Amino acid sequence: MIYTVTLNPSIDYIVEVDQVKLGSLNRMKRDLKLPGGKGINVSRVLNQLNVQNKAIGFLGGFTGRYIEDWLHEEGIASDFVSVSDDTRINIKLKAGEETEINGMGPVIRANEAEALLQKLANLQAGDIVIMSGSIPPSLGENFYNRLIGVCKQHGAEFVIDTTGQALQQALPLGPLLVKPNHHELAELFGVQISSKEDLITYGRKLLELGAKHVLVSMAGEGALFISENSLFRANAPAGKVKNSVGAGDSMIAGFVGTLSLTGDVLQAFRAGVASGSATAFSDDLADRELIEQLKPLIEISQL
Ligand SMILES: Nc1ncnc2c1ncn2[C@@H]1O[C@H](COP(=O)(O)OP(=O)(O)OP(=O)(O)O)[C@@H](O)[C@H]1O
Ligand SMILES: O=P(O)(O)OC[C@@]1(O)O[C@H](CO)[C@@H](O)[C@@H]1O
Repeated sequence: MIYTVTLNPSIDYIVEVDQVKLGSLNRMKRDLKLPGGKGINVSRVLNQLNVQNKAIGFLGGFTGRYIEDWLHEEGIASDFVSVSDDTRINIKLKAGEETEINGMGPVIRANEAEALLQKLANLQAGDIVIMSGSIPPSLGENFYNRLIGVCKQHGAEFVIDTTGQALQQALPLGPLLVKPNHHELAELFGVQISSKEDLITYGRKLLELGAKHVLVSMAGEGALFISENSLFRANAPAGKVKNSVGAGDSMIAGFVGTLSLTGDVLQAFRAGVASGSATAFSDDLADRELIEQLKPLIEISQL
């Protein structure tokens, strides 16, 4: 079974305006409310790929109910801990370019945090736990480590998609996959990355630090796949970009979902890139049909 963990879900409020005039009344051209948070996005794309999974994390208030109902309607199994504060609303402002304003998230109390750890009490060897996104400040930077501890205790694999200290601490614990984008990779090592060679060097460092597989995503430029004996590059197919929010989460879903079904890293890489691009070319997240259409357009070369 694959579990996704979203400690800080959101309603993504996508707002389109022609131009933002600060200090004036602006009227929206179009708006859209979607369930969000990185793990929830992974679950929704896994579901498109017919990969059974369960979404867990914290949800609260009217915003939490909106997300839970949406997942239920899509037939995605979920088992969130109910918290007393409202789940956040993240603003994705489209005015030519995309600007994001993400909330901090609700306060999570100690008993609510314990309840989430309990949700993983029945993990088994062979399960994969995908942990994605920011940690609400009240939980503390170490909370992913506690979840990873539970995974290891039960022999389950884990994938972690976060940044900074939380990612650094997780690497020596052996994640199945990490997927920084090129900016996050540079930030993680406190360096400037100016060439493909730099991306490979720092991507390989993630392996040395403990990751089993590394994807370095490069938006419209595609991605690199690095693991112990492999180094591959994939292009991203051409298309009209509608929304890049969740492209990285879709890539993780495509990769991990396909790896769990086939055990083949190259098929997984292709599905990951196709899923990321299919989301970039859609208003909402990728659907199965577009992912399948894009797969043959992806060229993978060995470096
Ligand atoms: N403009 C684009 N054109 C085609 N494919 C894209 C584009 N942007 C993203 N993708 C696809 O999605 C993958 C992941 O994108 P990206 O590198 O932007 O991840 P990310 O920064 O984690 O995304 P986000 O934080 O927006 O979810 C890319 O490797 C590519 O396959
Ligand atoms: O604030 P975080 O947890 O880092 O990121 C949250 C978020 O920006 O990530 C998803 C896209 O990847 C969105 O659905 C959501 O709004």
